Amino acid sequence: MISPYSAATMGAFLLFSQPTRVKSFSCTIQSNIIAFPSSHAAITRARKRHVFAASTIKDISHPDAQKRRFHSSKTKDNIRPTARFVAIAALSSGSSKKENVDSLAFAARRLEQDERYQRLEPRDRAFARLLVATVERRLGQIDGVLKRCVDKYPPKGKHASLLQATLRIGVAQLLFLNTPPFAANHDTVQVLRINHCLSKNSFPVPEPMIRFVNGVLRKLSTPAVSEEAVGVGGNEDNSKHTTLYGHELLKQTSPDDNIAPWLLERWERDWGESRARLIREEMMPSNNNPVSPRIDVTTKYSLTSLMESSNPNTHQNSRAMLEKMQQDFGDDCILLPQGSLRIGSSLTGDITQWPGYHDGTWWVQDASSTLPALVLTRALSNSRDGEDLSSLHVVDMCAAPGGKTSQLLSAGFGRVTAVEASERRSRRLVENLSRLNLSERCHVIVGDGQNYRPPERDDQILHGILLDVPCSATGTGARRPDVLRRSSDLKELLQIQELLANHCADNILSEGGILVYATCSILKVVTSLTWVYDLDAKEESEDQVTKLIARGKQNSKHASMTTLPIHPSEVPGFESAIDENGWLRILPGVLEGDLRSADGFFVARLIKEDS
Ligand SMILES: C[S@@+](CC[C@H](N)C(=O)[O-])C[C@H]1O[C@@H](n2cnc3c(N)ncnc32)[C@H](O)[C@@H]1O
Repeated sequence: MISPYSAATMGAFLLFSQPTRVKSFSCTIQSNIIAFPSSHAAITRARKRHVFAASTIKDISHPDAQKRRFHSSKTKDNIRPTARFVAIAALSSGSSKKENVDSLAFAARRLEQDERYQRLEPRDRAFARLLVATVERRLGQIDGVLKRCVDKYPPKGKHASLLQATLRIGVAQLLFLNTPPFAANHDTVQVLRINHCLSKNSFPVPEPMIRFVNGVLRKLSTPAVSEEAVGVGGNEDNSKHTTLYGHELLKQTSPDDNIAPWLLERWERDWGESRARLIREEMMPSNNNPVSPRIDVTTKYSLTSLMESSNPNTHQNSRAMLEKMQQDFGDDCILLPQGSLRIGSSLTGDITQWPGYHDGTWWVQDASSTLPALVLTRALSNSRDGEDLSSLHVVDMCAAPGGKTSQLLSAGFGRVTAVEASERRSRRLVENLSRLNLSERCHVIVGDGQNYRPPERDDQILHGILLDVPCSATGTGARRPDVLRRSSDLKELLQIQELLANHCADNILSEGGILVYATCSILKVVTSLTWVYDLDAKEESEDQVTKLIARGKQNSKHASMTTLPIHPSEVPGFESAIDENGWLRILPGVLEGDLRSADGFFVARLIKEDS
């Protein structure tokens, strides 16, 4: 049954959208395609028509009636931002005509920084986050549906980014979040009416444009006639109309549409068809699977609980503390084999309200991301026969936001120098260390790692370097869908990676010291990994390490680096990810059990030989 409300609104919509009435404009259904209002004249014509349409539908509870009530009953001062408003603001404020897609990468950050978002109730904040995350994750499919429904999508002109964000948020609700169509349409379109009251320097959105967005969302939420719904002889059974027209369009898209084609090709080429499929499924779940809620945290006890300590009490205490935290986080919190805690679905919302946040006992860090600090600590601990690490100095190169620095400090290193190029990110690093009460033994240096040298007066040995280079981050796509849309040009990153690796090996690390090179990339070069001396680094991980080792063999002026293979007992749960070189190569979706969803990562551990 179609409700009286939808019958009335559909009636008004169809009335408004008769193709014969206005040709150049818009909001017309032309073989299921809705056109965007373009010229000023068209808008003026449509305004006139709007008066006609609005008066015709006056008595039938059309949202316009509600809009008029809204305008008469509310003054500018008592209009409050809604979850949908802040989500649309976050998605539209960064978009430029050229960089519509890339700008979405920062939408979640813009949302968190928006004080109108901060003022929302926790439930509304959670909904706003879900809306932004769904658009970010399903962008390719959402735009695919809109392109099939709207002529000349994306919209152009002064309000283009606002209209586009509104359409995307509407489609996300209708097709991925199962929001009832009334709320998805009406409450989303309402944002266009209040936008100028809540946003600085913005003008009212012309009514025809609002009606255009309304028309598109209404069209997508029209019940579709599915095959089963049409009985023998073509008789329709209305009670079986469960899918929307938008769902029919969604079926013409694929979860792969949210991933850049070059990446899909590369995964298949680098890892073969079956592993590429597992990666894709992990990165981009099926249509009816909302945004993955997986969050792993590392605690101050995670790493020490795995270390063979000479003091059995320390070991037991760490283990006991971990188990206590597991209880605090709820029954569905899992202790992962390498010591991370995976938060269950019972703990949601603002993480600053979770148990232990303000005590500084834990930080968010993916399980895979804990491994570089773990294998560095293991190697240095083993070389000292398990004695404590308080006399050792290590450098965390490329340190912010500080997950690995915090691990190294928790492990008990006497001195940790954290080097970070970005001022903004290093402020976050300092804040994080301070919340975790770990600042004391840490020296934070803001600057390019290529210029860092331990102070000359410092005659101490530098025992280890953790080099977590900036990279394509393609292994983190399950949590950061923006990386799945990035460009294939990695030239600059490759250069920085190589320069930093060479500088660490040649100029900073002491002989006998350990260098751990890590990336969260899942790109690899296909050529064989034999020692080819004139190899150019074409990729971020295996290839860079191969080259670093090769240059030392080729020229005695360069540091001579050798692999210190990672042993299965050092990385519980990740044993099968150790490759033939003794390096860790983690691919999302490929490991068994709970670690199946761990981020993609690469970790190689090298030792600097005496010259
Ligand atoms: C992969 S992130 C590091 C994540 C960090 N290790 C952690 O676990 O929290 C790479 C970092 O390197 C920084 N970076 C980029 N180029 C750099 C350079 N030349 N020197 C030092 N840091 C750099 C980036 O700003 C970014 O914060």
